[in-house]
Amino acid sequence: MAQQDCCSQPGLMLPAAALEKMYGACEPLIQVEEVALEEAVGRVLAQDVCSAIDLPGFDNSSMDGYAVRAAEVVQGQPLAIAGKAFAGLPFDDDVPAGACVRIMTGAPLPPQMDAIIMQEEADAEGDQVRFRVEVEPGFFVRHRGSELKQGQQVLARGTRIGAAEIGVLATVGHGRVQVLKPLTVALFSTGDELVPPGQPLQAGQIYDSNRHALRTMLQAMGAQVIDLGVIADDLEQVRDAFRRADELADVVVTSGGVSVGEADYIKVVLDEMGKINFWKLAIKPGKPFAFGKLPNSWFCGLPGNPVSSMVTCYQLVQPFLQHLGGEQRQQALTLTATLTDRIRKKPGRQEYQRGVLSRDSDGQLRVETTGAQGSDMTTSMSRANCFIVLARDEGGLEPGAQVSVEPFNQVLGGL
Ligand SMILES: Nc1nc2c(c(=O)[nH]1)N[C@H]1C(S)=C(S)[C@@H](COP(=O)(O)OP(=O)(O)OC[C@H]3O[C@@H](n4cnc5c(N)ncnc54)[C@H](O)[C@@H]3O)O[C@H]1N2
Ligand code: MOO
Repeated sequence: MAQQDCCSQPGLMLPAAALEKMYGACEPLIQVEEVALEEAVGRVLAQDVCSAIDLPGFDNSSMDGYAVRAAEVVQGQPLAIAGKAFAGLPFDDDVPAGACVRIMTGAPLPPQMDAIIMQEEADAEGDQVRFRVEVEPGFFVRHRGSELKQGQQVLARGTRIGAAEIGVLATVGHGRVQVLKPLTVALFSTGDELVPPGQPLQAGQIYDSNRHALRTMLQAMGAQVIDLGVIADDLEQVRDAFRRADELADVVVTSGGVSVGEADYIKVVLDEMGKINFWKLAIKPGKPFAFGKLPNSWFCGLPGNPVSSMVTCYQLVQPFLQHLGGEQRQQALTLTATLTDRIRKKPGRQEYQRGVLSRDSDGQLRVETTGAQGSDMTTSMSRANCFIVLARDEGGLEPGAQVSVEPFNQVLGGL
């Protein structure tokens, strides 16, 4: 039997079970507002969106060329050119038998015409054209309603609006859109040793990196972040910070002070002010993650170790915010890849080791760790493009093992 992880504790929940608890604890906070399309990117749809029009709205050409009656086309035989059709400038006249219409991409198909011949297959001379091919009805015609019919749903409530969704909304003619109001998240770091980046360090001090990384991750989720700065390891100051945060925000996120040290006041204040749902998970890094309820808000207490705070933000806080904010969450994509280096692990906690996923010369997925996996090593996150997810009961692994890999999402600058 492999030696157990020093920090594992029997009975601790896995991240998936913790998330179920977090989802089950709260109903989504749904508040709707309407914004112009220009302001909708990054927001979450509050409505199902149906198309008020067929798409395409009319039969049209997908090529520059000639609109013809397919049955009239004989290779090498001339057809008269009856006129020209442009996108936005249709040719609506009757086309005499034995004639065709010069047509541009996107132009409505003239009446009685049923196919398009690309101009590369045509030889025009004066007001006549000969074709080097024969065609069947429908060639290069985009038919009305072939993408979708009027009334059909194009986007679902809860969808985060990115460039593709903006394109769809514009395509179906929405100049304004109903979106969910963003969640407000209050954020602070705790620790006497923390100094804002840009200032000189005294002995024993370190820079407060977590607040900056976490603020970035939360903002990238669309949350409105209220940054309350660094709070000293002092019971009264931690208390005051919690009071302010709880007044201002839907969710309070803290960094540090959640383990068992003598200056870890978060638990003391949470016991006074609120209710702890759970504290500590079978996860590495991030074991001391805490979740609970304050009088007006939800509380996520992240461990102070920088990688632990980012991993728990990614795996727990971000999905929780999506649930609370009414956003549809896509299941994280997991892939199987061949491990190319050795992994050290003891059974006891589900681990999220940082990895670099790539393809070998045969196109097979392979992954290597970013090297040492200390919870304090922020560069292990910046050098990675994925998590290597290792099950709780698993031990170390040798090169060649098949491992489960979770590519980073866009919030972490994913693949
Ligand atoms: N006796 C035990 N000690 C520890 C345990 C344990 O179970 N028993 N758990 C360890 C684990 S796992 C973690 S993770 C950390 C979490 O501790 P805290 O959340 O209480 O965090 P701190 O003690 O405040 O700090 C830990 C570490 O991270 C640095 N830090 C803190 N805040 C920041 C920040 N904003 N930016 C950059 N770095 C930060 C801090 O200086 C410490 O080095 O506890 C273990 N200990
Ligand atoms: O879980 Mo701690 O997060 O190992 O460093």
